[in-house]
Amino acid sequence: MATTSLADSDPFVDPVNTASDRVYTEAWTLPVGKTFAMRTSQDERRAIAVAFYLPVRCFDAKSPPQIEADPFPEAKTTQAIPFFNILWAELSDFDITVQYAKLTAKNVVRVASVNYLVEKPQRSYARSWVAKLLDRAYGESQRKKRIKVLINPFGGSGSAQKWYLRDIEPIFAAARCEIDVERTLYQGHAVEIAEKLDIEAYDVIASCSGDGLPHEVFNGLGKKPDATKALSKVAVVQLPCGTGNAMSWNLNGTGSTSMAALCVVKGIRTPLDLTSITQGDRRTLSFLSQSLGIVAEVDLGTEHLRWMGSARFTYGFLVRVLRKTVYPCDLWVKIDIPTKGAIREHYRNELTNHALVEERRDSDDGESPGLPELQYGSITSSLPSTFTSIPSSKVGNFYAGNMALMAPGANFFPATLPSDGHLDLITVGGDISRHSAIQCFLAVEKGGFFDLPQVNYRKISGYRIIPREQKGGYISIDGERVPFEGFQAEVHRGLGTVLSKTGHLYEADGVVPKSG
Ligand SMILES: Nc1ncnc2c1ncn2[C@@H]1O[C@H](COP(=O)(O)OP(=O)(O)OP(=O)(O)O)[C@@H](O)[C@H]1O
Repeated sequence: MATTSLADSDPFVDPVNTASDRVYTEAWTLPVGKTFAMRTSQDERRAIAVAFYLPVRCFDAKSPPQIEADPFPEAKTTQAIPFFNILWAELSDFDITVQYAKLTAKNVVRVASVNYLVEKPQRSYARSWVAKLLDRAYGESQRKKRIKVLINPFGGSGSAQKWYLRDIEPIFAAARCEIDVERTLYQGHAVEIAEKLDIEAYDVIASCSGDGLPHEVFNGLGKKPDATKALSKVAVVQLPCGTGNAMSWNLNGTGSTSMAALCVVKGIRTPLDLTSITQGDRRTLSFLSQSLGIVAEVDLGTEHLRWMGSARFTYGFLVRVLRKTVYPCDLWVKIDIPTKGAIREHYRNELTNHALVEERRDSDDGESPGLPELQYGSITSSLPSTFTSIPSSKVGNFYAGNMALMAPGANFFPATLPSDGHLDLITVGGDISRHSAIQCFLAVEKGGFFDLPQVNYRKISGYRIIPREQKGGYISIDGERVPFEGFQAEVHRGLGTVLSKTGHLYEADGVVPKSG
């Protein structure tokens, strides 16, 4: 963690505006070489690092500005590097080197560097210039993260290892991260690795995989005797090497491996709600979603149609809609926010909630060092009195989400927030007209799904669901198939930890504009 005034102050206030910085920034140009200078923007915008630029004046007019919004338009030879992209800077005996992630193609960044001689009289000033640059480049994000990297050798159709070496490792290395790489050897291996992990030795567990490995990592940390501490200490992140990569899309806004690596380097620790699922005598943690009905069936029940690519989802959906399939069940829910209007208001309030990390978690009483006790009991306990019965004899889709995007472009849960202590629950009747069902399907990608009258949307913190009148079927927890039998869910506010760009929001369109 940076030890400067920046780390101590409100991260959303530009440190340039603080009194102690003002003197410094007036002299915020570092002469390098004979005829040019490096200087930072005094553009006083909000402190999330993406907004700032380190312009490097250079002789080479052939080197074009890297971004369109050049904050120094008057200087045609200026090369502007976003602060967010600065990986490291250091002063050696004679020169100063700045390494950064350079955009080399749409959605691809590669490590590049600029290097200049520093004259002897400038050295002491250059030293503080480098320190200041790193403060601005990292903000409240931890530097030199210690990362346990897990690679699913089958991820990305067998390309995960290659993508790691080409796209990810050089960025971590340039950012001076400590890296320890391990390949997963069998299903469930990531659970074991996380369970045995020395949590004092790592800050992050990064999975080069789809969403399956992060699910295993949360559950491995959850098996530790000091699970609550482990889940709050070690951040779980994804380097997208699967097909859906929901975790990376929600937290980094990208499915690109190299850009996700940069986001991990610059990521801000963010508490994440986790949900305990009890089924039979098992308790597992879910970080992404639970579904029963058309989404689960289309996801898990069309494996034999993989040859169709993503068209299998459209095909599977249309077949079930045309048949007006219903999935009868008994459903009881702990409803926290019942209406779309109130949900919108809740979301609007959260946009400006910059509470500290530890204030975004349920308090840890220290008495149960393992997973938190279940306040609603398990699926085998008597039904909690705070649960309300919801008629569900004709449900077509039961879908509970903890993140907004379930895949790129599939913003099912636009009102989700990482640590508001709620799951978002969607229920849609299976007996609605075919036209209404297709309207739902199209609205997920085009936007407007949340507002459709046939979509019931609630914020909840627990539920019990028991399928009935069905011989078999599909239940999906974070995209993994579990037995087709009743289960109970309970949300734990901020139990897990991830890295995100903002520290409190997902990178998806919400239910009110984020600027408003
Ligand atoms: N070496 C291995 N052999 C077999 N299975 C493995 C191995 N390593 C990991 N797995 C399993 O692969 C599964 C899929 O993991 P991953 O996170 O890559 O994907 P996914 O979410 O299923 O992927 P996709 O997004 O492509 O559908 C997990 O259940 C994991 O346990």
